[in-house]
Amino acid sequence: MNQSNIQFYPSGTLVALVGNPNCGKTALFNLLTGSRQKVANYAGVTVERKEGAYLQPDGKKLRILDLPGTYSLYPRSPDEKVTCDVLAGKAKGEKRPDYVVCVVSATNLRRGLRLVLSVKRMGLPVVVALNMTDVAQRRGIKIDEALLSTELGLPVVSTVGVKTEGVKKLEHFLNDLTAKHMSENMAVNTYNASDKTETDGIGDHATVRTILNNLGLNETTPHQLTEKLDSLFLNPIWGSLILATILFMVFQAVFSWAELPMGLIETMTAGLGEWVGSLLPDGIIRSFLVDGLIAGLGGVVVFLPQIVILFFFILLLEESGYLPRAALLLDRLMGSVGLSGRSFIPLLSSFACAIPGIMAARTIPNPRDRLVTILIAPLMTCSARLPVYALLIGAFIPEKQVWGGFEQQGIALFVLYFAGILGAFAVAWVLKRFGNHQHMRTLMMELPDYHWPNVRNLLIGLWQRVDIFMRRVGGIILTLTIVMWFLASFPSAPDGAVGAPIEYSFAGTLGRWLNVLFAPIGFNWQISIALIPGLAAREVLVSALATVYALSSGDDGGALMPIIASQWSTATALSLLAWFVFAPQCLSTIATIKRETGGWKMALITAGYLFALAYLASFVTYRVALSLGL
Ligand SMILES: Nc1nc2c(ncn2[C@@H]2O[C@H](COP(=O)(O)OP(=O)(O)OP(=O)(O)O)[C@@H](O)[C@H]2O)c(=O)[nH]1
Ligand SMILES: [Mg+2]
Repeated sequence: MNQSNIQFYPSGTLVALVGNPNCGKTALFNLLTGSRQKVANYAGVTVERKEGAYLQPDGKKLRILDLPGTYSLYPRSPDEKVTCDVLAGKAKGEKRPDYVVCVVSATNLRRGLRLVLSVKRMGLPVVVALNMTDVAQRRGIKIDEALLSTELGLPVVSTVGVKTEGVKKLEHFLNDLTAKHMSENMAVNTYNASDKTETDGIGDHATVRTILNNLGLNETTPHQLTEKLDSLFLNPIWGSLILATILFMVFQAVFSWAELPMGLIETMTAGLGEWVGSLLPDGIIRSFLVDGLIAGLGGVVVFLPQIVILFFFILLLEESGYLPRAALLLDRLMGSVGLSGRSFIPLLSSFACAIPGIMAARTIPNPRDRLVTILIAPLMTCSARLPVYALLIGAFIPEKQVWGGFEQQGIALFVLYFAGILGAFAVAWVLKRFGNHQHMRTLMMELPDYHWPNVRNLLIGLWQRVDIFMRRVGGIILTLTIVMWFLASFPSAPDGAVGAPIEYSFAGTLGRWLNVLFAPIGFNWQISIALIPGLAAREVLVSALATVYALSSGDDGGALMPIIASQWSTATALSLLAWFVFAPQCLSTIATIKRETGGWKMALITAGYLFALAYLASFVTYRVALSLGL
């Protein structure tokens, strides 16, 4: 029997934003819909479709889709395919757009117009949003909108994606999307993918040249500042030195700038613990609030300033347009281990969190490169590791300036980040040996013009990181802290017990069992038990340790750092650091790998090899540290 597929779509007029990478689609999308999607100055930021709503003055809603950027309608990577599928009406669960806003950068009309012509040929009603007109104006590029509109046979509106009033004209246009517009254009809406031919592209080339000629724009005007800066930043020697210096300074700042706000949060947490403790009589509720919630959550929140500082720098680098340059500089190095510069941005995104990093691997056209990038992305030091690293560094690496003013703790953090990168490169190198992949690919990557970071975008980006972090604190970390407190408090100690009550609890018993596995790498039972909830999210290790030690010591809201500094050996701390460089202590990452690779196989392989590496690294670190008498 023949079964036809019935698909249900959300109702309402659907408007899709389409354009080359980095032309400002998401910036416009955010302005139109009030969303806060990620905007950054490099190609391939958006990798999946995102929906928002635009409210017309009469109260009707338009569904707006933000899509990954694409250079043509012949997709070369999974992210471009998303856009092409939506335009062709082949996307799962989504109808074909009713309207397309084709976003074109006024600073690169030549490339943008080719895509406009292809989209127009699909028979979809198109309006051209001529974006970045502010930049074009500053560079003396004048575009006659009316003439461009006549030449293309399409409406053209100018926009500025970084100013609130920059979408006024586009809004007017969207407010005016009357039945007239729709019916007129829908008549030719009979696109079939097989209609496309490569020869259209060649014809478009000539058409675009004619249009540019008619507009008086046949000369390209390179951005002089960009050219000057690139001669420095892309220089193999100076460029590499600058890159290393930038990265090094970032880690220095993460420690030195964060000291004051961290101290404040610590004092506040301790004060809150004492205050709540003094209000309540000794007992279960007091223990839950003080040793469970305040100690556990406070232990994690204290690292917020460091996360904010790290992201401040990452966002600066993203917004300025420097990132693809770093990718280009490192292309050769990455090539030597079988990766291409294309993997750089997905890997760099993994410094925030492996999940967006793994998703950003969709921009990599070669399936093998994409898979290797996904497999090693969890080795990049995500921000969830920062609380663990900072706790252990703070407790075991003395604050001291070495080598003419460098802060020793900053260097330690740099080394840990570097260890992750080195691990990732080593794994990529081993995978290269396995594969039959020997040919070199040249890196084709768009280098955007440099621009000053937009303060609003920067603040939005920072706020989002704070929001994500606090949601984790209030969500998964809170839940697991409560579970941990429960496990560490019950059953209570029997009468006449000699040790601390926690030793008789579920956590104590379980910790001792697990310790059989972890003792060879120097972990005590407290660490062993904290690693279990820490599997869900890395920061939970810190809150879990804070709860376990708060319950053991009987102090009200005492800081965790001095406790572990006095109770653990340096060898144990170093071993735990090595564990966290490798261990996949994050269920969401494993789930994302499953989704992005289409099955459990790669997810389980990743988890397996990372745990094995973690155990090995910790074992070696612990033994070497012991032999050095640490
Ligand atoms: N000066 C100026 N900058 C803009 C304008 N529109 C966007 N930008 C900047 O251009 C960069 C790219 O913007 P995005 O919105 O991320 O571009 P996109 O088209 O969504 O890029 P992909 O998702 O990678 O395809 C960001 O740094 C924006 O701040 C504009 O009209 N003027
Ligand atoms: Mg985008």
